[in-house]
Amino acid sequence: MSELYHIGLTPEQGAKYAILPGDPGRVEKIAQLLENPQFVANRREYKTYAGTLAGERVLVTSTGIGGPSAAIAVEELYMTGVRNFIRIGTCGGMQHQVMSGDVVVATAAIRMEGTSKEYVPIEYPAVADFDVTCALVAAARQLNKPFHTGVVQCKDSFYGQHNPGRMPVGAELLNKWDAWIKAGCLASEMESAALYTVAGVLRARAGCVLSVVWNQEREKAGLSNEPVHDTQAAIEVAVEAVRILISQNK
Ligand SMILES: O=P(O)(O)O[C@H]1O[C@H](CO)[C@@H](O)[C@H]1O
Ligand SMILES: O=c1cc[nH]c(=O)[nH]1
Repeated sequence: MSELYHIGLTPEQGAKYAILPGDPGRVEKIAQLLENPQFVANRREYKTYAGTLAGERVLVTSTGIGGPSAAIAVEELYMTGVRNFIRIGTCGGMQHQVMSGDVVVATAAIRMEGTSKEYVPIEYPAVADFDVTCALVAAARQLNKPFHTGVVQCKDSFYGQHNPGRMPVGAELLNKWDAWIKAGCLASEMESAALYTVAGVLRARAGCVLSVVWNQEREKAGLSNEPVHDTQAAIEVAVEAVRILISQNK
């Protein structure tokens, strides 16, 4: 059968579960936690391995950076039969208590990006699946990883987050950033809003676990802020959550 246009997979994958890192360099690390991991495809930003967990086939596919490529990954993986999506990504903390190296389970995402707006009007929220979120929380507790649950912010410009003053629309970016923080938003990243929106429209289930790299709000306040690039804790939470969902036969 012919391959799906972007991700390069044939449609008969037979996997209901997919773990989605943004970075293709994270795929092998995740696949190592599966039984019998095998390379499947590598096209554009989409690298895929497959393995099994508790007898169930699981795919690991990188989505690249941003909503457009994440949405394509979800659409094409859905065409192969995937119905459960867990993103494992990195993020920047926004509240002082969200420290480098912590894990964030994103219960919902602010849709300050473009992709989800081409699916549903902006009034509709981007919300994680309840069962997938419960599995992520149970996994983080079981593995004893420090974690936070709450809303994250999605945007399309990484440098608009880190250097808003340089942008012609900097005043608007700064005003909104301030509002997100006052409302309690935990962290900023780039794919969960598109993931939740596309999965919701397809009636599939999605959740997201993030590893905090740094926190620019702590930096601004003169608090400690050593970057942590190791994503292993969040990876383990994602894999354990899939195992939990499989054991629930969902
Ligand atoms: O580490 P990943 O999964 O790529 O996630 C985060 O890192 C990238 C930006 O550096 C964006 O994709 C953002 O969402
Ligand atoms: O600060 C950060 C870190 C990771 N990803 C983002 O989008 N922002």
